Amino acid sequence: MNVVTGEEMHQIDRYAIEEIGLKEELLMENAGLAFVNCILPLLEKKTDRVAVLIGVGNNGGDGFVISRSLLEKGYQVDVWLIPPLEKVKGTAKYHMEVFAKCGYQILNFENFTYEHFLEKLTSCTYLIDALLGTGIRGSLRSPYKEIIPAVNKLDRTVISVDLPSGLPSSEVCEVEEAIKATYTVTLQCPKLSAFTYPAREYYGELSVVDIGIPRLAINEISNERFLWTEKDVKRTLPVRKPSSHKGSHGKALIIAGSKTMTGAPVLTTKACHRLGAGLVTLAIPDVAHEVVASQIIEATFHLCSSKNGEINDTHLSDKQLKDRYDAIAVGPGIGRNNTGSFLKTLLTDFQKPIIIDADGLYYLKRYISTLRTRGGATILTPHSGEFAFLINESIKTVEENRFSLSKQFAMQHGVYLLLKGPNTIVTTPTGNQFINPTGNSALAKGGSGDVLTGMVLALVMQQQDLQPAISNAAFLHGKAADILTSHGFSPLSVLASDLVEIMPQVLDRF
Ligand SMILES: NC(=O)C1=CN([C@@H]2O[C@H](COP(=O)(O)OP(=O)(O)OC[C@H]3O[C@@H](n4cnc5c(N)ncnc54)[C@H](O)[C@@H]3O)[C@@H](O)[C@H]2O)[C@H](O)CC1
Ligand SMILES: [K+]
Repeated sequence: MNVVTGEEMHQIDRYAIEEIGLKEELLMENAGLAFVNCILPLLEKKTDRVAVLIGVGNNGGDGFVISRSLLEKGYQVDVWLIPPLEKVKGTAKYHMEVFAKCGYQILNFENFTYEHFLEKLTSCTYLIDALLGTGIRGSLRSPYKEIIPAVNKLDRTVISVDLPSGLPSSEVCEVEEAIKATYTVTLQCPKLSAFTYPAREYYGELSVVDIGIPRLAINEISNERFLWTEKDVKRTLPVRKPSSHKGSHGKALIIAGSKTMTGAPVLTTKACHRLGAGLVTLAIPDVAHEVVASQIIEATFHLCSSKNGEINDTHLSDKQLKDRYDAIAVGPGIGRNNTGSFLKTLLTDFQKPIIIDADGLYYLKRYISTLRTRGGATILTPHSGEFAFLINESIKTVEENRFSLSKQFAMQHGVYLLLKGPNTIVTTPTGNQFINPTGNSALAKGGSGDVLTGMVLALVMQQQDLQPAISNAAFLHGKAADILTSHGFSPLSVLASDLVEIMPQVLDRF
């Protein structure tokens, strides 16, 4: 599913209308009817009053179709036109006239006192927000500037059309004022602001409805940002052949752990096994072996001599070691006290996929120039803090520009970048971005990243195409958290090891 900015959506609209020949009146009709179909299950009783708040543009035009459809179905609807009648133009005007010709009444905001308007809204159970859509520019102006905070104060169920009014549709850093929706029904393509914070919080529960814009129009304009959905996972997750053997599912090497970080290698290794890796070898410093090995029975071990309680830098430059594996994950719990020069050797000598996480990313900064010319694929899995360190920016800057910065970095260094966070983004070396919809605050805990690294490693070895492998790992990881929190686990108490334990049930759904 394509994710677009408002500007892209307008171009898509234009393509559908001018190149394909669909009428805007029809798209607006489709939009309004699809919206109503989507919200009908939410409206409990026909006696509950609904107010539709209609703005000056085409978002308001959708509001007229919605109002007509609800009235035809027998709902009690107050239809509020906020701008003066004569300001409504084009297709919105057409649908306003159709509405009026059906014999329905328009309440014009101009003709009421502000207090009377608010009083009438207070008598409604549901408010439908068709004030502003993708056409908003700059800060809110009157009367929207006053109406929007007042609507928020009413504390009603608010359902926004396309996006909460006042919210930009692109990558947003700050929100001045916008409708705080309970639900948002987005038309045709999710808008980018639905995956950035704090904008996401204004959307409430998000649904997407088809309004009949042809795929060609969407692909012609915007084919670089996608939501990775359950359907995509089902379509791309590897299926095990009955004739397969352990060698068919990849031989993994995990380089992880140190004397003081013995949990990370356990989590990464177990997660890798749970996602179907054929064989896993864990390279750890000898000082951590006893503790780690007592918790893992499925893996083999490669013991590295240690220095400062961590893997001895020089120990992993053995070429034979690297030739033996299909993919390597390096980083969870390795510490930062040595030079990390083994990473440089791996990057130059190993010609297959390498996943770099956690402290591996810390060392990577020293060797970042080697990425562009690497023989095999490189997959980096930073959270905002690690990414900020890699690109010499503040965490705030990263969090405000997640899409643009990760795209820039992935293309510049020719890597797959999995930027963790709410709505993890997977960016390919060519700059395509895939947004993960699963996961919740239960994942904001030490160890959950170590689990994800093991999952990425396992899937990367089992799928030719790396992007689906990486996105599937992120999806299943988030899904594990979602399943736990919807089955009695508080987000506070989910452990990283719970994610590993629940994985058989997660996979059972696919
Ligand atoms: N393909 C589709 O998705 C379709 C979407 N539709 C709906 O159309 C809107 C976009 O319509 P548009 O007319 O371009 O924009 P708005 O409705 O958001 O109104 C813009 C209008 O508002 C005024 N304005 C702009 N900025 C501000 C501001 N900061 N403060 C106050 N007022 C502002 C100005 O007058 C602008 O002209 C989309 O979201 C969908 O809901 C169609 O139904 C067709 C298919
Ligand atoms: K809206």
